[in-house]
Amino acid sequence: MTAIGNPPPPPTNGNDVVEGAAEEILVLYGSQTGNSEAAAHPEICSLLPAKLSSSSSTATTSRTSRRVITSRVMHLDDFLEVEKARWTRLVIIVTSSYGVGQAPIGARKFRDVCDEILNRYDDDGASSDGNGRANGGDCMDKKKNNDPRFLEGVQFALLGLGDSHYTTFFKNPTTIHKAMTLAGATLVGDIGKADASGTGNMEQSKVIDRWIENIWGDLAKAVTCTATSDNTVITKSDQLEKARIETWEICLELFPEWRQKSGMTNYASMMVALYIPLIGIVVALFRRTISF
Ligand SMILES: Cc1cc2nc3c(=O)[nH]c(=O)nc-3n(C[C@H](O)[C@H](O)[C@H](O)COP(=O)(O)O)c2cc1C
Repeated sequence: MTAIGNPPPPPTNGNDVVEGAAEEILVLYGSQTGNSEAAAHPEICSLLPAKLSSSSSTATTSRTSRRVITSRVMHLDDFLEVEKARWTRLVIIVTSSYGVGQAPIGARKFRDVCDEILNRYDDDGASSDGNGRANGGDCMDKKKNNDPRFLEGVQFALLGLGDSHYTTFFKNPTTIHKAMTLAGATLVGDIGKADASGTGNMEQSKVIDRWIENIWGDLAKAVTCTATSDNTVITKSDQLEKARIETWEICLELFPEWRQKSGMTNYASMMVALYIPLIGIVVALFRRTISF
């Protein structure tokens, strides 16, 4: 079984991006009725590689440097599952609110983590607890285990959807924003606020389209500001790994069943590590026997 603080190793994907190698940026979403999903994919995800990849030459060295960006879309909850997620230094989050300011499908666990961050570190007191989870108390003593700024090095852009007819208008994106920045992540660009009750120029689909149109400049800056001229990304694989591990620790406290899952994963990889060489030896012996 995996101990707290010892999550399974990340899927390999350079956070230390090597020159000329493609860098992946994740588009993460939660959506109840499909609006956020449609914005995340195909809209943002399909435009992203063309908008953020670049090629430029320097006159002095006549050297061409290329930045190759790829994109992948997934639920916010899948991002938390270490076996599935590759942590990238920049993520784009698209999510609505549902129920009474709660998270929609695919974002509920992520919201639980955000609520927990607010429970632990927000001086204004306990979080909104949009998903009905018990607040405060029991986790306070775990506060010291985590660096409160454990998401430093993570950058995120946020497009939120909601409906101003609800008293809990925009509560889920607001909570996500508050928790992530509190934990040290950096917001890129402005938060999109797409209101289903918006009219005229503020109609939800128009606000979404405008946000998408306007965010590329900020995303490009976020991508370039941590890259050197030869496209070696300065961020900080150890920073991202720390963010991943500390988030994983919170997940294990909130979702104890995940311990089992990671235990299974470790068990499975142990079996593979054991059996593959064994099979190799048997095959080699078999071949030798035949050749005699
Ligand atoms: C049952 C229900 C509950 C909702 N609750 C909220 C809410 O608490 N706060 C809010 O801002 N919007 C709320 N909305 C509005 C949705 O967030 C909005 O319709 C959004 O466009 C849905 O996006 P999605 O399809 O990606 O989930 C609610 C909508 C429904 C149908």
